[in-house]
Amino acid sequence: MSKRQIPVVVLAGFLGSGKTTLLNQLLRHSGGNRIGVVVNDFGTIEIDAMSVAGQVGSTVSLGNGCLCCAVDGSELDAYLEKLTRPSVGLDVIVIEASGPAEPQELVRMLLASDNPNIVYGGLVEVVDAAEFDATRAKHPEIERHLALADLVVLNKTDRVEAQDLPGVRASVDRLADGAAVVESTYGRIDPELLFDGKPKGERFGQLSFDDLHEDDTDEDGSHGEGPHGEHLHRTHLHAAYDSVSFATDGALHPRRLLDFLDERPEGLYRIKGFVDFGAHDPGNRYALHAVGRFLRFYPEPWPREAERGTQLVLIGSGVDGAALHTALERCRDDEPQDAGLEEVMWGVLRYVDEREPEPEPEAHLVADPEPELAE
Ligand SMILES: Nc1nc2c(ncn2[C@@H]2O[C@H](COP(=O)(O)OP(=O)(O)OP(=O)(O)O)[C@@H](O)[C@H]2O)c(=O)[nH]1
Repeated sequence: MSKRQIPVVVLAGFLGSGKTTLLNQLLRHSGGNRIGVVVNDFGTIEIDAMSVAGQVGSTVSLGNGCLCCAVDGSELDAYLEKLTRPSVGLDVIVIEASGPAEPQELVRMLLASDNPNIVYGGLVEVVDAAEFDATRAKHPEIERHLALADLVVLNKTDRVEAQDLPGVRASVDRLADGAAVVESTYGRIDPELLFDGKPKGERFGQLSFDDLHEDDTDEDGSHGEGPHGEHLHRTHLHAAYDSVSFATDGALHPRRLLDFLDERPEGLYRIKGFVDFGAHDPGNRYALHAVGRFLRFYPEPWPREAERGTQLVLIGSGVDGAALHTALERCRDDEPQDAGLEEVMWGVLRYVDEREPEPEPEAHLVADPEPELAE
């Protein structure tokens, strides 16, 4: 499942809010990830497409105006089909929506897509902090966009007087309705909010414990220089988010975990990892992928070499790590009383994607010398 599913992030925001700046920033700090970009060319944005193309191998440029108006679901699917071919080797795809585009259309298309290789990676709404009141007066639909967003990037905070920023932040927080809000200048957010850093050592599925360990090290102010120059972004961007890791060699109780997830706190943006439901499903582990309001479990047979247990990483902004830890501790299920009761798993199964994963293609079938991605 999840190893081959590529998160698709929708990047939205009104004209000039800083989407392209943020995208370029992500590309510069990709941590070895290959990022595919679907750029929605609109007027001057031809330049954006070129600057993006200069840094990444796989750019699909849609040179026909508003993406969600001009591209229907099947066309978007066709682009995503190309971008998700194993021969392209992408780790994450970002769709930059043009200013006037309605982001919910794009999100709807992604969620409805039957491409088994993608998973919804969240709606990121970039907001120009300096222009927020003016934009809201002129385009009240920004309120709807904020209510839908999974992550709000309150950008251009350098252009707001220090005493005015808390007021803008409070309005955005209120409209974001529980979504994580991070402040930035020039789109400098930690890429870890959107996608995993490339593992540098031992892996547990999607997780790298080296990465987790590095985060812990950063907490006490020391920074190691990694092979991809993470030193820079960790030093400057670390404060933008909190990450909490939870690991136990025991199982979690399905209902307790579901209650925790249903009530997950505001600002908790991503959850990733694997859950062991013990006697409730001894044969499978459950990969968990949550981004913003989106939540999925992906059961898969325990790999033979994998140790039983639960490993989760939670990433958010302004979250209380200790409280999250305590809440997850309470989900432990060391002596199950209700093992074998089918209905205990029903809550979890509601979030299982029913799509059949495609069989791993044979190597010789996917060799595609000319993926025809660039224009
Ligand atoms: N002062 C300041 N300027 C910024 C910041 N972020 C971006 N800008 C500038 O704002 C302008 C617009 O940024 P873009 O990244 O092109 O914005 P966009 O949302 O992609 O704009 P469209 O493509 O027109 O929708 C550029 O001149 C950026 O350099 C910031 O945090 N502070």
